[in-house]
Amino acid sequence: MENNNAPTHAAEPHQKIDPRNFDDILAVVASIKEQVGEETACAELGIICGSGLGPIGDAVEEATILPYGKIPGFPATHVVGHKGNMIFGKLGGKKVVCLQGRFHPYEHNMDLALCTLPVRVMHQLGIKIMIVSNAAGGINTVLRHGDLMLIKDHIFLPALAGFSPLVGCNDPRFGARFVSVHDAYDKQLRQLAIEVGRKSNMTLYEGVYVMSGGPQYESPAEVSLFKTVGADALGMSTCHEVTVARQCGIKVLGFSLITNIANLDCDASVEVSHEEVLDIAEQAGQRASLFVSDIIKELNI
Ligand SMILES: O=P(O)(O)O[C@H]1O[C@H](CO)[C@@H](O)[C@H]1O
Ligand SMILES: Nc1nc2[nH]cnc2c(=O)[nH]1
Repeated sequence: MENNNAPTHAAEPHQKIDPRNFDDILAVVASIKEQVGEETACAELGIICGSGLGPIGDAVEEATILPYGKIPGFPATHVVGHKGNMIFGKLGGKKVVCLQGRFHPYEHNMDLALCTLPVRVMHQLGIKIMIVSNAAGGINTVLRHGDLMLIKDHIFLPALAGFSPLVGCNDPRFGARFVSVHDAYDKQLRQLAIEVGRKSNMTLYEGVYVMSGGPQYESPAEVSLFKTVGADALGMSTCHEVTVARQCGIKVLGFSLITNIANLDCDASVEVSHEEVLDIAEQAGQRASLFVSDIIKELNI
């Protein structure tokens, strides 16, 4: 009987990879294993670092670093604050694979399947839980610069307009055709994060993250719209990764680092800049990284 889980060849670094093709994903995984070794490549937990949140990746112990340029099918990361490394090692005593740099749909012509290729690859490397982080603008007025918000739900705006990574033919080996995104941000993991936050006296908010397509920041009227529909923080990432993770059964914990306050007043001249985002992320990055390590220590995988 044919074994669909055993590709006969590993992909070459510059080989064309179709992110919608399951066998191509297995070839990418085979290439990674060939480069870092089978034992190193196996991980129980995946982490995606948001803008300026690379320190989470720097904290990985016994690290083996594979630059994205050596991974077949991985495009380059163009956004400042996203280094472009896949890091294998240990964090909080668990075997992790950490993506220091993510793919934003606005960088890749809204090719969401391409932008979620790393999630499918991490699934094949064995991860059961994924921690996603992002830099976000605060909409809820309780949020301040540098606050951490646990994501309890999301509004995946591009997907509501047809830009979902799951659009197109679905190979059942990826998971269900129609994916449930109820409880997408795992309730038990959120509870654990809240307990860890409490022990370390960290103020942790819980709220709804909205993903816009970007790359432009939002107008005050758009911020008002998002506020009206119940969003607490906004950004241009994460929801596509979480959707694909849920399709393949990975549990998700997500948090937003509030790097700026979204402006609702069209008469106020408040400019958001990526420099501000990176600046605040840098200031809070070490704290976020410690928090993630503390959560990981407590995980029961
Ligand atoms: O979501 P991350 O990757 O943290 O990046 C956020 O920061 C960038 C804008 O400053 C956008 O890419 C937005 O999504
Ligand atoms: N869309 C969006 N993304 C961000 N990333 C960090 N801050 C923001 C913001 O205000 N809006």
